[in-house]
Amino acid sequence: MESVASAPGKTILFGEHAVVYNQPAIAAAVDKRAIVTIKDNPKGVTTFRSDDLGFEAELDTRKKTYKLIKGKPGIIRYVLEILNKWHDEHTPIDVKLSLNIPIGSGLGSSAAVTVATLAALYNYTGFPFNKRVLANEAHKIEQSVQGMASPLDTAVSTFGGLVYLSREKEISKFNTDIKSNFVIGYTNKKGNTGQIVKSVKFLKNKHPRILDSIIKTIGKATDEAKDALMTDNNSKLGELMNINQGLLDSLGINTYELSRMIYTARGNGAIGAKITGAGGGGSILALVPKNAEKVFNALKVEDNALIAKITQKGALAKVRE
Ligand SMILES: Nc1ncnc2c1ncn2[C@@H]1O[C@H](COP(=O)(O)OP(=O)(O)OP(=O)(O)O)[C@@H](O)[C@H]1O
Ligand SMILES: C[C@@](O)(CCO)CC(=O)[O-]
Ligand SMILES: [Mg+2]
Repeated sequence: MESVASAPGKTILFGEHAVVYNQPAIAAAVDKRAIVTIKDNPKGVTTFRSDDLGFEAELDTRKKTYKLIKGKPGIIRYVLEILNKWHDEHTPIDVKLSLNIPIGSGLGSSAAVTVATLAALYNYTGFPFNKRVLANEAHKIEQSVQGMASPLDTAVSTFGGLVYLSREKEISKFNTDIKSNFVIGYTNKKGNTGQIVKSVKFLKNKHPRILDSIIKTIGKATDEAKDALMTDNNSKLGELMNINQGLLDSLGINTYELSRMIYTARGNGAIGAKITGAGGGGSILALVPKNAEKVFNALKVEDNALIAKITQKGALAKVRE
């Protein structure tokens, strides 16, 4: 039997980092996906392989250890955590990952891999689930691997579309008719989300009163941004993105490369540009009312870029007998 599932990456429009401290956030699923295929392994070993990442390993799911055959470890921790918790170690399987989301660039590759792997495994084992169960469980897996994680990345990857996460951690989808394009710029210098989230916590412990108010202000900008999106108010949305960027910078997660991309985007017609995701490397998001190609091409001179389309397609799974 073969089970295939896929899930999209995401871009955070507003509220990254603040969301870890119960502030709201807005994120959108983008049309880049993780696709996971699970099938029986007749040779009696469980394997994880990704040709896109040049990765291959044999797994001992019970002991949560693996033997690396080729590639860089990292993302395998999410797969191991899932198999260790949800898979019967006596049924050897092959897990294959195909990924067209840039990894470690703030585009939610870890959440997409987690959601797609869980959905593929649930279908493979016949476990009954719905999207709420999938999003909750994927969040728990990210938390146990990373130490700290908000439910945002896994929720967007599961449900798709444009998502608002409230202070009470309720997820709701909403629509916008905003005509601008979103352009993402990303560096080759990758950040590690878990480590960056911890660095913000460290700074917050050192300067609690200052950081608490910055985090609350990010929450206010997020609420206003939701109104701007729902009323298709381009210029307000751009201004709020720039304000959010200033606040993110003060959390210590900005880098030279991210700043360079932000000013390149603004200098070529973006009306708003900010870090998206954890920062410390990774990516920026720019709001471009017209001529998105100009910003895209300017970013590509020194970094990587893509024009992001918001996708309504969240996690998809099917099982072939
Ligand atoms: N070439 C690679 N092969 C396998 N794993 C990798 C590779 N490059 C990075 N990783 C791992 O992939 C994971 C990426 O997760 P991380 O949450 O840091 O980034 P992301 O999900 O892409 O972005 P974000 O969470 O900020 O949206 C990390 O565990 C990292 O160690
Ligand atoms: C930095 C952060 O807010 C977003 C990472 O994409 C962490 C999280 O929400 O898990
Ligand atoms: Mg991640």
